[in-house]
Amino acid sequence: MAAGSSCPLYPASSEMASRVLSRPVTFVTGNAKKLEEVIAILGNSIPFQSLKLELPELQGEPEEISKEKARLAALEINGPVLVEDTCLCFNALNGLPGPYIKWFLQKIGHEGLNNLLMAYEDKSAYALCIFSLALGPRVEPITFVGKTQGKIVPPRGPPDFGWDPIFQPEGYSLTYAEMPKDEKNKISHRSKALASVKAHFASADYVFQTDKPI
Ligand SMILES: O=P(O)(O)OP(=O)(O)OP(=O)(O)OC[C@H]1O[C@@H](n2cnc3c(O)ncnc32)[C@H](O)[C@@H]1O
Ligand SMILES: [Mg+2]
Repeated sequence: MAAGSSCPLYPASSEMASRVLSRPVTFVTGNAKKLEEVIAILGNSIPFQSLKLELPELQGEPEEISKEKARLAALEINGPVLVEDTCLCFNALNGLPGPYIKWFLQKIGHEGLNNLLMAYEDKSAYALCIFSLALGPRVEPITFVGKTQGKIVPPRGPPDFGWDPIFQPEGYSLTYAEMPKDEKNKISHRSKALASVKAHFASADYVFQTDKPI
């Protein structure tokens, strides 16, 4: 197959069990903080590179939003991609803001998000991370989900990353923002989803042609 053409290359025969990918998986995100965490959690368990790109996002159910991001990214890259979409879901609001948390956070901030729950006793929430892996532009993405239960609290800790200051995971007295990074990365929605991504790569036996950068 010519350089730059689409992947994956499927096994040529039954003896050849590995699936050869035209290059390492590209993790596509416009969010530098997500990338930092993905790098810290994955280490060198999976050969991957990253690309900073803001992808348009569908409205709808979280899994479909994530899959559609992967389809668009795979078209853009013309190769194997990994993307993720993160939701913050309030139980009192039947899961909203969910995938729309980015816009809620931008418009009303941490205080506004707390105020949304003012009328409710139930402050419980969960953080949801859905990774989608598309092996190429014409391959249906596979999803990997991670969920961490917690509650919404008035902001505490450095406001470095999104809604970290207002999310206190279950069983902890610190918010995500107050925790040391490696502590968050042990229990986070993102690390749980990435554990499934790693398990998939461990069992899928992919072979990467590492000599073709984006
Ligand atoms: O390019 P992509 O990967 O889509 O990056 P994004 O910043 O647009 O991210 P999402 O569409 O997934 O929107 C999720 C929102 O939640 C924020 N966020 C994501 N993961 C988070 C985490 O672990 N802790 C706090 N905030 C987080 C993020 O900054 C966004 O405002
Ligand atoms: Mg986004």
